[in-house]
Amino acid sequence: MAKFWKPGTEKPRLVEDEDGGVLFFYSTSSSSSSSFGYANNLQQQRQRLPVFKRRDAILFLVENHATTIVVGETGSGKTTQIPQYLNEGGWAESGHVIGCTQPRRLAVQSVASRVAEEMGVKLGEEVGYVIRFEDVTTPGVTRIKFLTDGVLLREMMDDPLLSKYSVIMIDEAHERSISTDIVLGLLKKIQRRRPELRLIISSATIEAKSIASFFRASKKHRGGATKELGPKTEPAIVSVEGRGFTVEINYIQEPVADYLRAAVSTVMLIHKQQTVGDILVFLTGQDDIDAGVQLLNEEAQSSGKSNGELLVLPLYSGLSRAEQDLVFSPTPRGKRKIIISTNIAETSLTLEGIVYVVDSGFSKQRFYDPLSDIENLVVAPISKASARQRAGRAGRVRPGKCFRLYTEEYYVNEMSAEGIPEMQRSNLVSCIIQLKALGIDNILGFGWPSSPSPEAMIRALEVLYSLGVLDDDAKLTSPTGFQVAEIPLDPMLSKALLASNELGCSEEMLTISAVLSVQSIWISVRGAQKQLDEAKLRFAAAEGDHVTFLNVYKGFLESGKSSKWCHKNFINYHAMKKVLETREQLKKTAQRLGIVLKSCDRDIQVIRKAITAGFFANACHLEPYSHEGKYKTVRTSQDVYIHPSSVLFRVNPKWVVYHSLVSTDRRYMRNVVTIDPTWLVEVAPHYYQYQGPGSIATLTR
Ligand SMILES: Nc1ncnc2c1ncn2[C@@H]1O[C@H](COP(=O)(O)OP(=O)(O)OP(=O)(O)O)[C@@H](O)[C@H]1O
Repeated sequence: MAKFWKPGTEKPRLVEDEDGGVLFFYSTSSSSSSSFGYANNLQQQRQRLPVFKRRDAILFLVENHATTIVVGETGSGKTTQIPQYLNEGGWAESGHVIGCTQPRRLAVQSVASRVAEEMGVKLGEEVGYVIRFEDVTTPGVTRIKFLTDGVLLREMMDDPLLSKYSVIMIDEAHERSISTDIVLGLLKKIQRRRPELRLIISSATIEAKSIASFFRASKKHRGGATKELGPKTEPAIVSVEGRGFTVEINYIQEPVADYLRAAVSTVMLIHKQQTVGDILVFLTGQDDIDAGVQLLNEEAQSSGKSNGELLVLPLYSGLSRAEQDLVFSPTPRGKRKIIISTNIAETSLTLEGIVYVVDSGFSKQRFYDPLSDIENLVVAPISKASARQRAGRAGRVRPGKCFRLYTEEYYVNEMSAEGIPEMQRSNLVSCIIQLKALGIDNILGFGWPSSPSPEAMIRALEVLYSLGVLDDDAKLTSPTGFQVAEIPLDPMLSKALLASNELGCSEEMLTISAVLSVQSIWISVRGAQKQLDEAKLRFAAAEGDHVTFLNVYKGFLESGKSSKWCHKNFINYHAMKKVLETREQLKKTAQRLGIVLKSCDRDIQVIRKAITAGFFANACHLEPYSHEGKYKTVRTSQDVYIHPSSVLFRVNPKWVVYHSLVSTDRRYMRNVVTIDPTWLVEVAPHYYQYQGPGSIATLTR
């Protein structure tokens, strides 16, 4: 019989695994430094949050300093309260707006709803939000606006000084997403021109000193705001002590080999042994979350008692809006909700019923190598900052418990304190195009919070130049460069979409773009690879994956968008609904740019040509006499292979272009389409040269 040990005691707790293995957990002292008890109504709740004690100090510092850095524990009330204090302090008078950014769309929506509820106003009026393609604000009425940092960047294109904002709060800055870093760099520039603009940078764990030194005005600019009139340029730092309710932290005693199985066993044990309360499980990506949902449902079914008691829900960005909303809806009576999530739920979210958090210790992270031009999404260990945020999802409306599937020794001695900024491990093509669109010409000299590598920058400039997005002076070309910057897709895909307009296949290219924007439309079920391969064959097109996607999309529409049809064909229903949403959004942008919606009636050749117009730099040819399907990239002569997930795996056509490369035991091309090599010279004469039958070379490299 499994036992749990009381918090604070030294003895390990035994947790039995269904397979007969055992997991040992023991708890350390809780992560709480104070807990604040229950409150009856919203206003009482607000006043009991730790940040309330600092209300006047924050308002004073914001009044007197250009930049204020707020450091505080998760759940102390930074996100929901500070914008309200600013509103109460008069910062939204005379038509000004208080802005608050979040790295993720889901957080923007949920925090905005909560603040509207606390203020007793209708969402979209005094309190509103904007995420990509969705504006829920009323101009002239909205005083507090939540938005993603990506949207703030886009707003800068129309209003470079962000003149309608009196204060901008950059929340969760410790996440160091690319957009957050660009926004920080640009806001620092804007402050020099608008000394009256106030910035608040808030985070649970940010190294306040390093961000303060970033915002400290350089000597050259110190005179920007006069002593008598302007705020102090020296950033202020304020610390909010205390957090919400107690969260007891439990560590596993021995490292686990399979975090997915360990997570499932832990959930089942919490369900058997712990009192009521929903469970939030952090895994890494769509594939292992889907596998986790399946395993849990199977476990629940086989253990008669819990059958029907568990409501298992996935949460990742590839889900449609309605499916994401399900996780926020109240848990039905007699049920326990289990939410299995990526780090989308790591920051800013309050999921009311959550009492238990299970943290796998991993997340999917981007790693880019500019030399091979490979950007991999790798399952990698999280940082302490992330671990604390994850634990902080419990203990928000009542005391909670966090079960970490790694040892305390590992947490203390090996886990890194902060993650590497996304800027330093990503392909920079999209980032640079955005800066260019904002008129930042000297990319290399831009004041970055952490500089990206020169190799990555040079590679990105090369790509944009070859796509015709930048001219010889590295300025955006007109109209192509400006149009590509407008389309919220990878620039190669945007270029393919523009080309499809000329080739008369924009409808098909919109579908392909939407499918490529979700992680995967196929369901990967452990142990069912053969069935998945057979299902793929039903849609497989000899021309490659992109054309296969069109077949799947057509089948999905013909089935009446049926979930049963998806299930039967190993297609991820959630992903297909997301494809529909994304396609609709892209269609609006395309129409705004004057792209005529036209179908080529499945003239596959023009579709492949349009893809080639965007992805010509990713052309490869099969090595003659290669028995193992070895290809060479035309640009760099690297050895690459078709990924086993591609419908062209083992088909090995002579010439292909790929969408992306991944590197595991070999370099694999994902999402591959066959081409005629003469198209390369046709669509990119500045890049390729015809050297006789079947021989094409790059001109510049
Ligand atoms: N939707 C909600 N439902 C119920 N309570 C909520 C909700 N949103 C916030 N709260 C309450 O307000 C508290 C503070 O939330 P807030 O998001 O402002 O904290 P924070 O300091 O920004 O934390 P984090 O950095 O973890 O997001 C929560 O711990 C919870 O008690």
